[in-house]
Amino acid sequence: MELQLQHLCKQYGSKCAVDDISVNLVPGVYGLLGANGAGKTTLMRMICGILKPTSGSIRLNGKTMQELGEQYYTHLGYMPQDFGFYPDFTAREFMLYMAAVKGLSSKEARTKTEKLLDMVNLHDMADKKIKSYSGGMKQRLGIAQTELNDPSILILDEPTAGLDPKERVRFRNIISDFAKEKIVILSTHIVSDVSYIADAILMMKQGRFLLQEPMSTVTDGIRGKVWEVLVDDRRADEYSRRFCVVNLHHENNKVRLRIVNEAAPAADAYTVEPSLEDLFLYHFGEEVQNERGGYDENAG
Ligand SMILES: Nc1ncnc2c1ncn2[C@@H]1O[C@H](COP(=O)(O)OP(=O)(O)OP(=O)(O)O)[C@@H](O)[C@H]1O
Repeated sequence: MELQLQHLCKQYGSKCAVDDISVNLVPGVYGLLGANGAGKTTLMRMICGILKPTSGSIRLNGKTMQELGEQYYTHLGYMPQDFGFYPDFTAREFMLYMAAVKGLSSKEARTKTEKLLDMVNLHDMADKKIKSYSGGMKQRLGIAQTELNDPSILILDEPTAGLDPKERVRFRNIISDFAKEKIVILSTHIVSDVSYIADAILMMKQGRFLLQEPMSTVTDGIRGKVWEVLVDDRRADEYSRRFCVVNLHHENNKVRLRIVNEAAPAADAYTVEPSLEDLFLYHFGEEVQNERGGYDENAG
């Protein structure tokens, strides 16, 4: 199976939200990373056929979405950012309803509903109204409904946003279970969510792919640019203003800083093995730091 995006663009008035994206996707989990407004949701909505591209094409196994028509949608499972649950439905009613929307027979709907509620560990709560569910339970129900039609392409837009760490781990495991032999695209701001389960990383900035890399080699480009240095409080403050500090750890009276920078931030700094989070901050540090109060980009 192959999903090909070819020169995909989406223009909102004068704003180019997705700008000439091309990629061939084969089964595997793709982590779609980017800062706010990078174009992730727009890209996913085009793949799901909710938004029409301004130009470019989407092909599944060589055939365009238009050629495949309704058949294209039978391959898709989609969990949008703000899933519209019906608060007065129970989980079981909701699953049966979604199964009917997706055109399953009532026998198939019942069998699948029970199996999937079991898989996402909601079986005991299946007759409780959704309005009584926690955020994590709703997200588990959201991913369960994507599986009703056995999709071969699974699109998950920020599925772990707002979940506590325990629920995030649980949710990640569910995604791994569901991901077998599928093309899974998972967008998130939470780098650790994809570092555990993604086979490849697609990093987006201002509508374009900065990087498309297998997980095994994704950080190679910043090798030699991630540093640690042990400093006193005064230098720690100064370095936090001047550099992109990824981590800060107090050790006795000193502070160990982890810094992403082209050159050594100090003579006594030493390089360390880069992580996906370092890579994310290497590309988006400026935006993240601006949200936090900023570092002086020109000072380093
Ligand atoms: N309907 C629209 N009309 C005009 N501009 C839009 C519309 N939808 C999105 N945009 C703009 O397009 C750009 C990409 O938005 P998009 O929601 O795809 O980004 P994103 O990476 O998913 O961001 P987030 O992580 O915040 O959801 C942003 O600048 C956004 O303001």
